[in-house]
Amino acid sequence: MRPVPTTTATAPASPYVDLTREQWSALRDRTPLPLTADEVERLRGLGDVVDLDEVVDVYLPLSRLLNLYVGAHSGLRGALNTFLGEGAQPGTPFVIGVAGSVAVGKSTTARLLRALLARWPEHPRVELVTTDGFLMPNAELARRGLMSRKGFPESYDRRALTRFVADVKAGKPEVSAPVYSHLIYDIVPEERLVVRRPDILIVEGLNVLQPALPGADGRSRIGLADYFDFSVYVDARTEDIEQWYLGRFGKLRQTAFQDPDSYFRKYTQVPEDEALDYARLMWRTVNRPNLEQNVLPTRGRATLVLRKGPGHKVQRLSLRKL
Ligand SMILES: Nc1ncnc2c1ncn2[C@@H]1O[C@H](COP(=O)(O)OP(=O)(O)O)[C@@H](O)[C@H]1O
Ligand SMILES: CC(C)(COP(=O)(O)O)[C@@H](O)C(=O)NCCC(=O)O
Repeated sequence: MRPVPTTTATAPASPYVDLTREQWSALRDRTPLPLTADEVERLRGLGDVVDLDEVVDVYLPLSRLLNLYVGAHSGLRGALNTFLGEGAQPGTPFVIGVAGSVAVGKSTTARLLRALLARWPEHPRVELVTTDGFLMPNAELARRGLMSRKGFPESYDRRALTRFVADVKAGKPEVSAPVYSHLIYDIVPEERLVVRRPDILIVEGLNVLQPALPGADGRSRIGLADYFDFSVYVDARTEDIEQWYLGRFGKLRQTAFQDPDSYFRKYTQVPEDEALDYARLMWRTVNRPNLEQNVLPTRGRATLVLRKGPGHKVQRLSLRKL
């Protein structure tokens, strides 16, 4: 006789609905704002190499989904105001986090979303902030022995980043953020990015889905992700991301690194192999460990996971439904 199991080993229901690219792109028929020829040109003008099929199949349905979420968010806000007896109040910005590894394509996704979301008449004012502005300046990183930990959670001023997003969310008329330059590989002194009551704020960075550190008293604190109304994790195989990282390094070596002010100019003066060896070292010792230890563990917190295959083509999507 077979033993009777004492516990039922059923897995908990997944909080996500999983869709193939085909299933997802079929939803674009419900997107009432098709792209005009002018807009296609403008998207190309962003300077990102994104296939138009990718925009139509993946990002148009996403912009429609977000448009619906923004509408629902403002309805909820109205309900809260009614409950609190506060009457009609100005809306608060809808905040979207975009997370994922170095070189997975976060910036491209975030820039595309900004352009597509701004086309909707309900929310034309879309601002984009990248978390690198909240990295500590190189001098401070060096003082703390963190120069080879750029991008790890401890290399950021996390309190300032959370305060920035909290202030925008609270509807402050003007909030500013420091600015990072990839050219000088450091924070730009005296420069600030000013955000003035946008309809939507996109916050893009490696660690945006990290939970908050507990306070000194051991109690949990409100973290950055607590201010997100929606979040996207851009996902891909680690081996593919490494190739994109090396490919981008190679391309930058031919372009931006040539600038006399570039921190990486020295890699234009050595043979390509030697430059790529350096990029491989950076990947192996900084960006991959950060992906494995800090970034990937936050994937399950995202509202939407975009899973890319070779060539940056999104193949599968997981959308949180519970
Ligand atoms: N959808 C896409 N299609 C084609 N190439 C892309 C796409 N997204 C990103 N890339 C390329 O991949 C590299 C990394 O993208 P980027 O947006 O800079 O990544 P991240 O901001 O995550 O570091 C860049 O060379 C970029 O041009
Ligand atoms: C600036 C970054 C930490 C990304 O920051 P993010 O905008 O995601 O906060 C990253 O692009 C970087 O420069 N990493 C250091 C290692 C390297 O040079 O690849």
